[in-house]
Amino acid sequence: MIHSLIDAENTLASPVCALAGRAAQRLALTILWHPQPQRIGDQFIAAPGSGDMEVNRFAPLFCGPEASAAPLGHRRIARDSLRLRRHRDHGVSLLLPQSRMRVELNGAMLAGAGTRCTAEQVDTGLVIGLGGVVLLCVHWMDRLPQHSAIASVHGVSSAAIRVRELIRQVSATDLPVLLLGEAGSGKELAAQAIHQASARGHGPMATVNMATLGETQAVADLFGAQTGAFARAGGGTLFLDKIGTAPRAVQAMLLRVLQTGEYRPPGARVKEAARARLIGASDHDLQHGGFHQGLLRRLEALVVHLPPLRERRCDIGVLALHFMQAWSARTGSAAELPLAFISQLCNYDWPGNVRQLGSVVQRALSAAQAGEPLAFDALVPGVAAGVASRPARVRLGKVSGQAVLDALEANGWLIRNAALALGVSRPSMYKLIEAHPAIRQVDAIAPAEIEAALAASGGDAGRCAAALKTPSEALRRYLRRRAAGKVL
Ligand SMILES: Nc1ncnc2c1ncn2[C@@H]1O[C@H](COP(=O)(O)OP(=O)(O)OP(=O)(O)O)[C@@H](O)[C@H]1O
Repeated sequence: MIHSLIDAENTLASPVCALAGRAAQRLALTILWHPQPQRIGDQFIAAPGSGDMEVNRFAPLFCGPEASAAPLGHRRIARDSLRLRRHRDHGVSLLLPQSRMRVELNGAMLAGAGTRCTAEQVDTGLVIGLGGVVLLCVHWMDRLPQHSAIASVHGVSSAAIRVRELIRQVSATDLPVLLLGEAGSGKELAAQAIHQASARGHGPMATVNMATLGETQAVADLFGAQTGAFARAGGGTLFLDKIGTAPRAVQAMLLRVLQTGEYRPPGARVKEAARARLIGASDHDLQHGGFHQGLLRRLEALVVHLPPLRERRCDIGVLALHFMQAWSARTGSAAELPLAFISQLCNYDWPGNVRQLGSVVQRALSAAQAGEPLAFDALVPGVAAGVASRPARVRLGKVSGQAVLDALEANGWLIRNAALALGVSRPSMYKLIEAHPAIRQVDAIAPAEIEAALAASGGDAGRCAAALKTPSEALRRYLRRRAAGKVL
């Protein structure tokens, strides 16, 4: 249970309860979506060395921030279990329950006995739909949930826990901070959280977007006597967004300010004390591309990385709920979105990160309120063009013949599940199969050989397909035709 896993004793001396190494990573289940919104974000984290994870209506117990523990509970979740089996190579098999409960993996329905996902697929977070009512994310946790005072930064992933912990640590110091992360990943939010949690939190925070400023304008905006950002920030915090795009001369001036603690406003004879704490943010690496390395060394005394949303898919549910609640509070209307749409949110790769998720959720709610149909492709520019949707499409040339065979073997020779495991579309999977010399088309196998293989497999079509090295779906169609007397 999670109660004992919460790292309440966290101190600066033991900065974060990080679990060491891949082998120590714990397999976790996070509730991405549930008919009871208060359950969204609840987690079950497997104990080290535990066996199969069994997911059914009554187990496991998922815990929330209040440490309340409850199973999924919904009557449309089967009583028999979906089993998650962790392999030595850190891949995970999904073994389907006997019941007819609908199980989806990354937005596509699973059939047959189940599927096996590679370690890389689990790294990106598996999205599992159960019974058309609940969405779960299967992912790794390399640190344990902690109570945190940094409430504005939402998220239940290891990455979110780490970011909150780093914010807490850096807010206790006065050193410059560098925030790194893709556009929309939460750098400005983190800067605000650092400011608020620091001893300067009651003072002002001034923000300057360096991307829009030429040299003269940047000097005036930063160092102007009354209205410059250093003057406005006073003893508070100065946040320099897109610092990597600051003109080179301005970068040198900023370094001097950090070295001397003072600056000279343009046209002034006396210098002013620079009392503000500096936080810089960049969406690209500052090691290359001509950024002033002296300034970089000063800034990177403390670095906080904001990971892209697609690398912490288990946060999508709590973030979507956060944006829905904000919309509801603003408009006074109830915020509701269908599960199929939420599933699309959870499976998308979000190149614009949390900001893009927020605006898509708001657009969807407005469309739903106006009675318009909810078309994900229309709401998310780029999806229609095939950008960044899951399952991640792999270039066919990159899939080896052995990988095709392995995927079919691991997935009971079901084309649908093997395609999912490989991250290719079904039409692409057909092409790969056609081109594979060792995979046989059922119509090209002699009926007597099929009969013999079927008898040897005890009538089990899946085992028969594996023995014949032919896709299971085609063999089943053949057997149905045979039963109807349509095969000579
Ligand atoms: N963890 C989070 N919890 C809640 N809201 C978040 C979180 N991360 C980002 N947001 C929200 O997403 C939006 C974008 O975040 P923010 O402006 O901080 O991103 P950014 O990295 O500074 O973007 P850019 O590089 O484009 O300036 C904001 O509305 C912010 O409040």
